[in-house]
Amino acid sequence: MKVLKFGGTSIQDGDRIRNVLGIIRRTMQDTPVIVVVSAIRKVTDLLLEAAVMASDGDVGYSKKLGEIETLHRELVEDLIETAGRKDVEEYLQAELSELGDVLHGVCLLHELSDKSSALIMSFGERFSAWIISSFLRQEGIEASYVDARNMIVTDSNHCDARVDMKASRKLIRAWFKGASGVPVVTGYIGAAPDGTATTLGRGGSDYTATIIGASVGVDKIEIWTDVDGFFSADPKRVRDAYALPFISYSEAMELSHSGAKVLHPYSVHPAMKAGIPISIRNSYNPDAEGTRIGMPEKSETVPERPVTGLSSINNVVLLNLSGSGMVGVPGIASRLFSCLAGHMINIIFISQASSEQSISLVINLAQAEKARRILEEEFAVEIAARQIESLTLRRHIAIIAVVGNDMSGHPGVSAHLFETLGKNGINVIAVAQGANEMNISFVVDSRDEDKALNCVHESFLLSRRTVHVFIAGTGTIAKSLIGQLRDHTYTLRKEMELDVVVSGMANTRMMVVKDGGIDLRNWEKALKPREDGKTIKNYIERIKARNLHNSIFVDCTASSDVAESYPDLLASNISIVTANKLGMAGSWALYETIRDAQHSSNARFLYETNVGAGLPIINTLNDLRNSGDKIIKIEGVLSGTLSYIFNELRKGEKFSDIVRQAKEAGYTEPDPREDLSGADFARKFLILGRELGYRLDYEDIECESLVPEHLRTDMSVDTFMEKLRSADAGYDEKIRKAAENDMTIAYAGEISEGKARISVKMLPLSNPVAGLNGTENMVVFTTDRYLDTPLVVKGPGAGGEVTAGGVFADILRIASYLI
Ligand SMILES: NC(=O)c1ccc[n+]([C@@H]2O[C@H](COP(=O)([O-])OP(=O)(O)OC[C@H]3O[C@@H](n4cnc5c(N)ncnc54)[C@H](O)[C@@H]3O)[C@@H](O)[C@H]2O)c1
Ligand SMILES: N[C@@H](CCO)C(=O)O
Ligand code: NA
Repeated sequence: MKVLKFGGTSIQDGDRIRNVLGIIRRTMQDTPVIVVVSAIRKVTDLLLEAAVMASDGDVGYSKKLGEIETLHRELVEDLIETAGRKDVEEYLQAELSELGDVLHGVCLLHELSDKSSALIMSFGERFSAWIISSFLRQEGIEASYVDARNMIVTDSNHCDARVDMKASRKLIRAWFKGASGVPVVTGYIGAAPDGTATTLGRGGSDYTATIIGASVGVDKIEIWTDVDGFFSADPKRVRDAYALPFISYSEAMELSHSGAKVLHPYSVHPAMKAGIPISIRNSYNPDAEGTRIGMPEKSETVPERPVTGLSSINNVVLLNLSGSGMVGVPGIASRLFSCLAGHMINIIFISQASSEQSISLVINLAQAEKARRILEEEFAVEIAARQIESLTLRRHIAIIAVVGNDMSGHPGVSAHLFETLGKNGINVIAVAQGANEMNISFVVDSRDEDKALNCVHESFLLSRRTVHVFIAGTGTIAKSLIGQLRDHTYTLRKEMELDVVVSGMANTRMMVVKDGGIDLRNWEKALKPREDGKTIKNYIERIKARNLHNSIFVDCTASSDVAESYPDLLASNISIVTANKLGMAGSWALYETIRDAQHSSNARFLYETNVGAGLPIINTLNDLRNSGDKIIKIEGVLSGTLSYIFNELRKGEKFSDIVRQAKEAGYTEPDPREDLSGADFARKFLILGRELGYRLDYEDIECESLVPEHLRTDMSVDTFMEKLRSADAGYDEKIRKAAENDMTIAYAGEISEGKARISVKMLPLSNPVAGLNGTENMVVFTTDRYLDTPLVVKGPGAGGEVTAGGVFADILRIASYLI
């Protein structure tokens, strides 16, 4: 035998009820069924609204009553054939008029007791069970209407009644003993010892189903709803949450208590005690397996994940009672809890550290002010004597519960959990874990609720790990990066189980921010003109407001404004990858601010492409230093553009043509004068020098400019490029003269003892620098360990693809730190 419980959405109209008929018929082919129904969708809300209006003396309640009537009449017209309709309508009429009388009474008295409220609410299930049982009979099923008030005995807490299982079991067994056919039972309601109607709390029909199932001893209880089952997390908050095929009774209890609304929290207990499995099924998708709740079967392979699912509760407040006078004083906790219990205030979460200086509780928001008032009265003496220093309420919080049977005895779960939260900059306000070790609950600011759920969901392998990338700049480097990300999506997923989602892009004119990720095949179309002042600030504000987990800001601009915003980003725990040198080579003040922000943030900051583009120069330098080597000297060529220029000059090309080619190929800075003046090279030396620990400013780097004297006035890039021809003859001459002596010219520099110099050098053709090609950079590290034969890093040092590759590698480095 099975109990089938249908929720309000599964019976919301005639078609849905016909669908339910199909489910019942199919089940009956194998086994007898007991049906439990909720009220039709919306009816419970309408009843509540009508009751509240009536109690305010607002006669408008009759309009609500009218709506309730229409809803049910339409259902009867749709489902019940003319011949049988009269009976059903008469019943409905009688019930509606009783309901009208009760509401009228409430309206006259301006008073809504819990007793009348429960009575009013009971009509919803009474209507639906009557209509559905009539419909089933019409369709040839021997169905009967069963009013649960005759079998579920509760206490007299009318609106959230406790069930007397023993008494109920007796009545249920007696009733079902002689019964045949399909009973259609009203969910949600019961009766107090004096016979008055009570309700089992919101969603209580699930509870009805398991109470009846357990009392009768059925084989299975099926809860039919409008979702595919118990999800690993709320799918509205966690995109990749999925329906769990199986969870244990205790996991179901932990999850439903901490906010998962699939199942009424109390309903697991009767089924668990009786050892009856519960299935959560979707009446809109009956082919889906749903979630089975029970004891694991032998054949079932339990996944090797310690965490099964997550849930969260908001609309709650954190109440904190603290004071040094509480230490070692027995009875404070007892009075605190008794006082709240005496006023029917339910405690959702408790935490007290062993110092006993404070006790933290979470209660429902609706009861917060009342709790404060009664506790201030209760502890008035202690407060006056300063033994209790404060009683505070903190709003806008959420409790997150991390649940799993296999967490117990599995070291490292909480370490991993809190590490994940920490790296994402999520502040944990309070923590509670019971000794059964299957639920770790913690309190966060409600702003971090979704972020916490998502990063924890991913970090416990419940879904693929994601990093959210926000790109600034859409020029050469950004374009190559987007192409590389697009081409490697599949490999990253397959080999690293990682999704790099580009969630935002902005340049000076356009912007887009999109949670689910921008389609990288069509990103140009996704960009929308900016009407927001076009500053990077607005883009960053939007990124901060999104508060997505694992966020990385990728700077592909050459803008100092963007570089100046790094401290703000880091303070918001957003990691940064930058190709832009204006941060690390900015003023000493900016450099220090960035470093400080980096140290106090849990986010990461990487800038490998600042020096030598994709070549591993900064990482090499740091590896040498961190492993205890002493760097004596760094020499070499660190401008891709200037390397390219001299390499091409040697081949006999014209200076201005070469500069133009370098610009078109994406080697130069947005303004090529940055390269020709040596500024870009100098910045790289400045960065290396600072990396070595020297307190250097830009002015400390001696550097020779290749911008001809007469072109150093203010002019546009285009004009400059045009006028550059005038320098061609001079360079032809220099190269020719050098060649006569088996020499060549190149632009190179060195750093040693905190001094950095860059200049045009006359070098023998045998010098390795003279042998460079294209945009090749070369860095020569002379160190204690690499003294006789220095360590050389050499390769292309400019261009979209190599630079983007370096940026990409930094993104992946941060991803593997974050997750
Ligand atoms: N080209 C290379 O080989 C190379 C190598 C290493 C590092 N870099 C660095 O990469 C950065 C980008 O170089 P690029 O060649 O792609 O330049 P680019 O001129 O092609 O692109 C720069 C982009 O930044 C945008 N931008 C500028 N200021 C902005 C602001 N305030 N807010 C938002 N967007 C802004 C522009 O609109 C443009 O889309 C530079 O800092 C450069 O030094 C380049
Ligand atoms: N414009 C730079 C790009 C690499 O930082 C260069 O030519 O070296
Ligand atoms: Na590099």
